[in-house]
Amino acid sequence: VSQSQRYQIVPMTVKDKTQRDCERQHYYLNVYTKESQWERPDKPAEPPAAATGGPEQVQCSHLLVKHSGSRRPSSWREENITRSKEEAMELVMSYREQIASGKASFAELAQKYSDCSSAKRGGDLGPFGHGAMQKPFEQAAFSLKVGELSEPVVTDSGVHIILRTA
Ligand SMILES: O=C(CCc1ccccc1)N[C@H](Cc1nc2ccccc2[nH]1)C(=O)O
Repeated sequence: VSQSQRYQIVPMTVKDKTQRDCERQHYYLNVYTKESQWERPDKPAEPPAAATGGPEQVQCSHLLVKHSGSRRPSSWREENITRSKEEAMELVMSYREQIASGKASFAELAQKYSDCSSAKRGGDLGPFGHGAMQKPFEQAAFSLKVGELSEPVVTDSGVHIILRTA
């Protein structure tokens, strides 16, 4: 297990009781935890979880259906949005089914039905990092694998489905 496996091999001399050098030994130092051990490690040292907290940025498209309780119950599609939150959820689930079954593409339905200005770009929001979007949206987006379609996600804006594209 060498440096490349994130252990430092530290040579040291073992002295006998008369302080004479009697043998050379080395121990293994985990470069992350700074723990040392005599035994040759059987697997590479892992970086701490914080360093592997997933990607810094993701890119997603979304389809948003607003309702009367949305933060801004208006959009390019509809001046004054009066549908109920339940109706919005029903619509989003039917769109999700059409996409998941291949009856329609995400971009096509987002372009037609999304109540967000990103509808013009098939729902594409571009790349974004942590802190850019409302928490429920961010949590869902960062939990998706590339190519994966979310379950309905509720934010103050309305009900979304999210497709992670990068
Ligand atoms: O906030 C925006 C613009 C979002 C956007 C970001 C980047 C590129 C294009 C659009 N539109 C809101 C609707 C809305 N609420 C959202 C919450 C999370 C993600 C996207 C959202 N879209 C609205 O129109 O009320």
